[in-house]
Amino acid sequence: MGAGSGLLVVCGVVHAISGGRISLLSESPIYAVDFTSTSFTPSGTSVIPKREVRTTRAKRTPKVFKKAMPVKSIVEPTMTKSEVKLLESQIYIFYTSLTGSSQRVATALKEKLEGLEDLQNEPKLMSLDDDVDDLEEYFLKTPDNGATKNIYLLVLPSYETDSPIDYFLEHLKDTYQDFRVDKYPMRTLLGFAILGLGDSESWSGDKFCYQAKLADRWMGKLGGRRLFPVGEVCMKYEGEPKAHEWIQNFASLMVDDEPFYIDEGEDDIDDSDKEDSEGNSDDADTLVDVEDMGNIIRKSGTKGLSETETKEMVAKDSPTYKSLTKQGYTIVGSHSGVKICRWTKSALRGRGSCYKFAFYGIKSHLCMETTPSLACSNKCVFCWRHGTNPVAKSNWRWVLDPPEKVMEGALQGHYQKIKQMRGVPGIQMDRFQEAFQVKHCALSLVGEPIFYPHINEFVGMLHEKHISSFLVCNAQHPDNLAKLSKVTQLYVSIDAPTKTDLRKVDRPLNSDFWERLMSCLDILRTVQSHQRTVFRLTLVKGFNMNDIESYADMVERARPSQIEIKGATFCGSSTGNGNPLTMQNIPFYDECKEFVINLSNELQSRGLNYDIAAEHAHSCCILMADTKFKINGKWHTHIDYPKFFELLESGKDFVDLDYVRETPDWAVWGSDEAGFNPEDTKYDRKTEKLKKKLEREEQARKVIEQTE
Ligand SMILES: Cc1cc2nc3c(=O)[nH]c(=O)nc-3n(C[C@H](O)[C@H](O)[C@H](O)COP(=O)(O)O)c2cc1C
Ligand code: SF4
Repeated sequence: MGAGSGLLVVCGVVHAISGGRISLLSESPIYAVDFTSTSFTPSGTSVIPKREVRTTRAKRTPKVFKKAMPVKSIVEPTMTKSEVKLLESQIYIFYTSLTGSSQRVATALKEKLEGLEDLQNEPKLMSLDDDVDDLEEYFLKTPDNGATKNIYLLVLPSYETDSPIDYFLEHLKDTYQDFRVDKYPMRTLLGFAILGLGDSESWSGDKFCYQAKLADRWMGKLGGRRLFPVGEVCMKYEGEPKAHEWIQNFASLMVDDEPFYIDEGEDDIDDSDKEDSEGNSDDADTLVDVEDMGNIIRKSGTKGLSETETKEMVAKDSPTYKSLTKQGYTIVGSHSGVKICRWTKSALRGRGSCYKFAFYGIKSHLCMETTPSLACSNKCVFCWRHGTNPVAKSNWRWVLDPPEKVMEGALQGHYQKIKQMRGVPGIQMDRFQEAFQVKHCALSLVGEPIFYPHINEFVGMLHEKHISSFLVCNAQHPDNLAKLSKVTQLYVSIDAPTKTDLRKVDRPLNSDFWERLMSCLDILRTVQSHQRTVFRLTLVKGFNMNDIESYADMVERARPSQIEIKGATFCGSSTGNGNPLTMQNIPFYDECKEFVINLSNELQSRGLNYDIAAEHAHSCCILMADTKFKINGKWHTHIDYPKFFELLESGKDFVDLDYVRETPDWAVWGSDEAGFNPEDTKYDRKTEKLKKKLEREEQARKVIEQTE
């Protein structure tokens, strides 16, 4: 590689201590890190200093900076030579892709490198969305391959709209700013390089490939040694040949072991974490808090990248929007969604409601399924959208819609979909008319409703309209859970019995996911014990159907009012949507029954009063309940909705048992109907088809007879 392509000289902001406060001067790097010291050199490389540069760490200084100081570096670049041959490394090629081009280019990169004669280890191709369960495993720690050093190559598209890349960039930034962890974890790599894909016509200037450029900078700030300049390829005009050019050049570098220059200091993309300060200013007007430094530097026009712009969670032109609307979702505002479920359609045709009718008395044609937050903090294996859905650990980082807008949009979207059903054969007129008065709201769908900062106001608005609220949360946001106001029924998803299994099933973004789940269990038992609480278990064969005892431990800890156990449903396999499940992972009803019987026995053997209350075989769903719901020998798992609103409006405290109704016989566990309401007609597709065929044949016979 020629010196030209390896020389990356970037301006560094510099500071010095003067009169007890810090001011920006051109003497030393602002990151008080010596980029020439061997302690900051990727292990396995040696540095050849070009000239003497300051080697001591800056003293802790006042937390204020002089505004409008020059942003320029006097620090010379440094030569570095790898003692380990690049070809002896383990290469990881990471990519993230919404429409497939980054995946194709990353695959081509892998193939090219595999073809290098002396390459010792096969490169590993990894999707950041599907193969990297925990970013910390690779971007806080790095894989330990013994004496073999790692090289990271990243193929990254840019998306102005919300996408998983935001989350990745946020992770790099958080790592850099987290004082509890190593600030330079990427120094353990032999090096890194980034290839950006974008569209320079629609996103010109600073916007073009902006996320690849940001990733390149963060990797550098995290101590990474840049092996090659960031690639910026316009897929619209230059397309894959241009990407292959970068790949070809990079491959040439791999075989060439010339020393090359590295930066003395990465340039500043966010300086909010600069050295803390002590002491006071005597000139408050000209001083600025360290928190504002990032903005000042951005305003000073060095970058103009939109890293900190607040985005819409699901913008109209985003692939997620297209994907969701294609699946029948109506996107409300920019972060909420509504969809009419198949049971609502079924109930409109008199063909039976979902299991919630059997267990709690909810008629499906009166139910609206919605979520005020399509984003989530998990990437569950049984969720079809984890490749493209917006994700965030715990903070709301998008444009926020007011609850009135979400409510109006959700109802409008729901009624519009109901209206569209009017031409469907078999719609029952009375149910069709009733359906325009929603009585129940299932806050589940996809995403995490509790994430929405105005969730309490939203639930309050539902109750004002006498719409019941069933809220499902993923047990990852204990703070939000503790603050949640009264809902009709509060669900917590329990997707696995142990920490290891939960990591496999939910693929959570928060590394303290288990502690979060445990806190949520404690909250159910304490702050939220006044609610009617439900554990929801989704059984996935091969993932979470063992270890009954650990499930029982959780029940013992949280003491939910009820436990709903449902077999997972199959919603596509890995090629289309990044979902690793196959039909083999979907349990049969008998397997679910066996699981429930075992759990019930385990709880009873511990003296915990739970028993199996109801079932809905059609949905592969079974309900266990605290035996306090068995009043005078009869299960009372149904809800008295008018009573719920009456109690709510009285302003008095009340608990789960205060608004119950008897469960109908046909829904009780072991009944002949197994949860199917005898008033509904069972629809048997085969019989119906046969009936229609016979009718057609009869008509044809009559016509023939008449014409003869
Ligand atoms: C909604 C949307 C937003 C985009 N935003 C940007 C952008 O800000 N900058 C850019 O250079 N390219 C942008 N692009 C172009 C993509 O980065 C480009 O098409 C890329 O090849 C997509 O990679 P993928 O197929 O791996 O997802 C955008 C494309 C779409 C559909
Ligand atoms: S909690 Fe729900 S929306 Fe989120 S990933 Fe899991 S299944 Fe999908």
